[in-house]
Amino acid sequence: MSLIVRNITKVYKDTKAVEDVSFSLKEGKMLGFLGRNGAGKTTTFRMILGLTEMTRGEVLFWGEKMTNKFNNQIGYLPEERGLHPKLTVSQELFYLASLKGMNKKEIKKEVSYWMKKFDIEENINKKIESLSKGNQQKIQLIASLIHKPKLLILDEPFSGLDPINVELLKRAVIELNSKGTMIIFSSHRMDHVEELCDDICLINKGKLVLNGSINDIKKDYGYKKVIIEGNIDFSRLSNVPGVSKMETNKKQSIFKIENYDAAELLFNEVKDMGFIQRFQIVEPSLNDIYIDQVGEKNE
Ligand SMILES: Nc1ncnc2c1ncn2[C@@H]1O[C@H](COP(=O)(O)OP(=O)(O)OP(=O)(O)O)[C@@H](O)[C@H]1O
Repeated sequence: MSLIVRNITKVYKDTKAVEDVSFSLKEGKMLGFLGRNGAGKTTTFRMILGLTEMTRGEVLFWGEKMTNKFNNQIGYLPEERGLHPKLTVSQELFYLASLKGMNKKEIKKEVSYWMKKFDIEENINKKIESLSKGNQQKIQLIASLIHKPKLLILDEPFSGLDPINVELLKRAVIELNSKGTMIIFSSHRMDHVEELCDDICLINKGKLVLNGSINDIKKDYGYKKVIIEGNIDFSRLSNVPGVSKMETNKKQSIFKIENYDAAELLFNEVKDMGFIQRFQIVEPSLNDIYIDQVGEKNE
């Protein structure tokens, strides 16, 4: 494993912000780090990066204890954006990239590559404060990845962006990942996580509640869903043993089933009810699992 996080814990005076969180990540993998507001995501990131001192635990980077000697191999897009408003884009990026050990020639090449890729070339000599929020976010993302880090941590990278820009940034993240960069990113958008990530960590009140590959988690989760479509009132189906109602909208009824026996019982009931357009067994979505694990009932 290229990144190993073992039992990291942060206790503030009267708050256990993060407790015994462990996970690992291989080169070229992308990990979604999920949890509600205040769950401990940012604190975990900051401990991995050495910006917040751990109460206990350890972080190994390619087998070595993580220290600031790996600074140039790590990129971080913090949730709190922090660019210098009075600098121009060019000045800001040259400054931040030089802190990551890059020389002027490399910086020039990479700045021009990423400014073009993010469709903001015309802003190169503008002051940061004059850019829109979305464009400032693009600049900060460039600053976090310009040195081709081996590990990139992105805290809510797509928040506040319009759908076109989300796609643009997603493509950049995918490109970097395919070239070997390990990426950890937090997002409240489960569809983004499902689309981009191999693995997830889900934390709740500082504790890890799920960790593993998204495919395995979904496959092995305690229930499946059945989607039924047809012009019939299906509400009585929730009386079938092993079946409970999840949601009904104009188009479809969705039921939770405990196992395939329940699906068979359900199907036998449905086929006598009239014409249906759809009867499909699907795995729970990441959003279903998230709500199940950290929703209200866990308060
Ligand atoms: N410097 C600090 N002093 C005391 N408590 C802190 C400090 N930093 C964070 N906390 C507490 O630790 C917990 C975890 O906070 P953290 O910022 O890591 O959550 P988060 O998952 O990143 O939340 P969000 O999604 O809202 O950004 C919270 O209860 C927070 O109030």
